[in-house]
Amino acid sequence: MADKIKDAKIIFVVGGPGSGKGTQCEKVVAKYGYTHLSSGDLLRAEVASGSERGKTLQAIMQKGELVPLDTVLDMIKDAMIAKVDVSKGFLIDGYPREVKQGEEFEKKIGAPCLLLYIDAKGETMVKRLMKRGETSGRSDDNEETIKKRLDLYYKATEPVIAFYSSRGIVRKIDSELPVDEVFGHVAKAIDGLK
Ligand SMILES: Nc1nc2c(ncn2[C@@H]2O[C@H](COP(=O)(O)OP(=O)(O)OP(=O)(O)O)[C@@H](O)[C@H]2O)c(=O)[nH]1
Ligand SMILES: O=c1ccn([C@@H]2O[C@H](COP(=O)(O)OP(=O)(O)O)[C@@H](O)[C@H]2O)c(=O)[nH]1
Ligand SMILES: [Mg+2]
Repeated sequence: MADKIKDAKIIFVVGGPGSGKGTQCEKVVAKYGYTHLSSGDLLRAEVASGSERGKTLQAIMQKGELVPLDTVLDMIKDAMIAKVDVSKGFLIDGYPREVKQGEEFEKKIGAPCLLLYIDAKGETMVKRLMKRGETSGRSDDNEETIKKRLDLYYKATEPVIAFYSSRGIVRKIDSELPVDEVFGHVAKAIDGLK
């Protein structure tokens, strides 16, 4: 089983909060049939279950901080194992958040063949999240937590992009454009995989 995951096609989708990672991943699923695993969604599902662990997670996410690395990695790995037989590839959305997470992922699971870097301006991301917050019900879509998530993104997550750039697998996608145009660039990057 471990070998099977190692041979799976793995795409990391990295970008700031509200950059449009989830939006683009949905479109990739529709066109390519990949399995979409959003680390944030997995964590929110645990919170929604009402478990003790979920309560601890909720407190961390509410503050816009990062939950312990092993927690997220175990959740992603379990979700990948559950799908590996039927999946053409995996979109790992919102992960890695820091270089260390990427290194641990590679040790325990495997190496990505592509990193989609979904890039939008800070002010754009804040605007989108404030708008999303009107209906999302996400307790972290509020002004104070958005600011913390953005700060942490610049500090901890942007170095991830530099780390994988040196391997030549990063494709930067301008997500200031309309959704379908952004997707055109995403599709080009995926079509470029052999
Ligand atoms: N104008 C415009 N809006 C977008 C685009 N992509 C996403 N949005 C909007 O921005 C908001 C955030 O998009 P998501 O796809 O949820 O962003 P995300 O990167 O997954 O955000 P997190 O889950 O917070 O990490 C949504 O309400 C989208 O409707 C885009 O390319 N153009
Ligand atoms: O690998 C991860 C992914 C998410 N989170 C937590 O989950 C929240 C929401 O993550 P998501 O990717 O859904 O949204 P984003 O912060 O990118 O807007 C983050 O602020 C973190 O608290 C985390 O700690 N580790
Ligand atoms: Mg998302």
